Amino acid sequence: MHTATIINGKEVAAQLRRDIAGMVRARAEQGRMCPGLAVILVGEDAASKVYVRSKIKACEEAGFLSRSFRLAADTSQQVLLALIDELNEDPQIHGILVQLPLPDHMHVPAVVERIVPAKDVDGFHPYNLGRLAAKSPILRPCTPYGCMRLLDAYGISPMGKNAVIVGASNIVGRPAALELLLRGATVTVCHVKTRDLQAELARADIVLVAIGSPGFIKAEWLKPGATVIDVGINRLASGKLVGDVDFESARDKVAAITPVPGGVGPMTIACLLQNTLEACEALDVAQAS
Ligand SMILES: Nc1nc2c(c(=O)[nH]1)N[C@@H](CN(C=O)c1ccc(C(=O)N[C@@H](CCC(=O)O)C(=O)O)cc1)CN2
Ligand SMILES: [Mg+2]
Repeated sequence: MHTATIINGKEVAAQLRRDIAGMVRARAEQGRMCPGLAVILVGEDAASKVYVRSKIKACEEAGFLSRSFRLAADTSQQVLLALIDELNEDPQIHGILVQLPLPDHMHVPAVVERIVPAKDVDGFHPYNLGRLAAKSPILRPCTPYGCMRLLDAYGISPMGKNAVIVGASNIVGRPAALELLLRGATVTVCHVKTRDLQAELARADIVLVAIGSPGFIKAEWLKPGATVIDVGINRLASGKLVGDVDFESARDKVAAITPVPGGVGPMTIACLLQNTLEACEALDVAQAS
């Protein structure tokens, strides 16, 4: 029976984090600053708390300075913007991250756009998205960037391939389209208004799914030999975490697939560290000149 290569994001992320820690140690030996990340969490979203804790732990393990800010769910947007203004000016902080989702009374674009682009380690600021769209990325959204690094790690080139993205979110689908286009794929982005998703998937060599619907993508919709990147993280009533793709049936049909957990998720955090290190290096150079 054919069975797919399981793309081990945990392992690839761990190696990237070790490499980053090595670079931070080398910086320290040269008397250069360690990268500093500020993480802001507004409210009590349970999953967000887990992700923020993982990010802070990853910072500590890589030798970064991390500062964490917990704001109550009813904090005004003005207070959040004032905190961002302070961090924008703080020379020890090279990366500022506001964990999403934000409470409903906040306007996400206004918050994201308050972060100076040089410290926007989530890569969500229109300046950084624009740089990616214009083929000269600087800080890139962590999850799509992590997906590309997974493809690289497994020698899977998007060049000339049909890539179909399912889900057009600002965090994943849209920037993933730009990443795949940059790597030479022919890109289709599907979303809730797409008329015939199955027809699009039938010719997809690379499928990247980020919709937040457990097991939505069925094995019979996939092209034999495709590569499947599953960004979905869905917790079932049983407590089990599953992706947006029906993994158990898909693995018998495709060439390679990311598992959930242990696929894309760990890469998001490793790429956040990578971006923070790059932001630190760029700010260092800017200060020296
Ligand atoms: N400001 C941001 N907010 C959000 C982002 C983001 O990149 N920036 N992405 C997601 C959540 N996210 C990081 O914040 C994230 C999600 C999942 C994982 C992860 O490691 N998942 C593990 C499973 C973890 C578990 O047991 O729950 C896996 O897939 O193996 C890391 C980060 C939304 N918000
Ligand atoms: Mg995963």
